Amino acid sequence: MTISAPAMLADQISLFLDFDGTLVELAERPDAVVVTPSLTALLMQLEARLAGRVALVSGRSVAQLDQLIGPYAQSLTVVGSHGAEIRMAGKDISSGARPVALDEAEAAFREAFSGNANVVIEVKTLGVAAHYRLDPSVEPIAETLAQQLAAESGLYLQGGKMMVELRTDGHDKGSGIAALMASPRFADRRPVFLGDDVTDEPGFARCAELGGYGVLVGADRPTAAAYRLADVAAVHDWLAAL
Ligand SMILES: O=P(O)(O)OC[C@H]1O[C@H](O[C@H]2O[C@H](CO)[C@@H](O)[C@H](O)[C@H]2O)[C@H](O)[C@@H](O)[C@@H]1O
Repeated sequence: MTISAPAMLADQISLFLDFDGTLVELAERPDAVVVTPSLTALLMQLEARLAGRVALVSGRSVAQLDQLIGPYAQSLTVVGSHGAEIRMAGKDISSGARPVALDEAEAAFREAFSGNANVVIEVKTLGVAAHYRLDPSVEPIAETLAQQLAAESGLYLQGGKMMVELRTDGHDKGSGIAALMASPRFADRRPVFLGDDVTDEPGFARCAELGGYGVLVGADRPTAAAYRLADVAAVHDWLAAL
């Protein structure tokens, strides 16, 4: 794999951007990430440069991204909840109601980790996650419990970085990107998706199928991405060069 993404003419691409670990540095807790004014300014410039063909594609819910990014987020195109939610031009599309099984999974996580303040339970619109970045020793317990809950409930077990998540099934970042590429705003360009996590792989694969490519952010690993950028700073530099 080539380290570094090719210099692309902005006119030729539709741009899809993962959030955590791609646009913002990872933090110890989900609510501790920082969206700097310079990142907001960069996103605004990109939207103008690409005539609106820019979207965030995140495992977070649209509501979480709104809270972290602030008022500017309302004008952004956002794919949230691993492809289950889409907001474009202020219009929200969500693929279904929150199943009761997510509340039961939340209760099971809380019971299992009630004595451990270093495990963060993150409740999302269409998912629930247990984060163990502050206490990696609980990873085997969290994995086993999540597998059990997924088997019992039919919820999808989503892997991630120092976390396990139960979420609704039937969608992923690839389906979210494909839905946007079918819209007049994004169609007829090469889709390019920048992401760092295993949750981004379906997005990389779908971009390749649609004539574009993925850009893996971080250390090399088996991936469907064709290119790689070293870290968040390299992503910002590449985006600024567009
Ligand atoms: O698809 P993304 O936008 O990359 O979101 C993936 C998950 O990101 C968040 O968790 C990760 O970032 C946290 C903050 O830096 C970090 O503490 C955690 O260890 C990471 O897994 C978010 O909290 C999840 O909901 C997203 O699914």
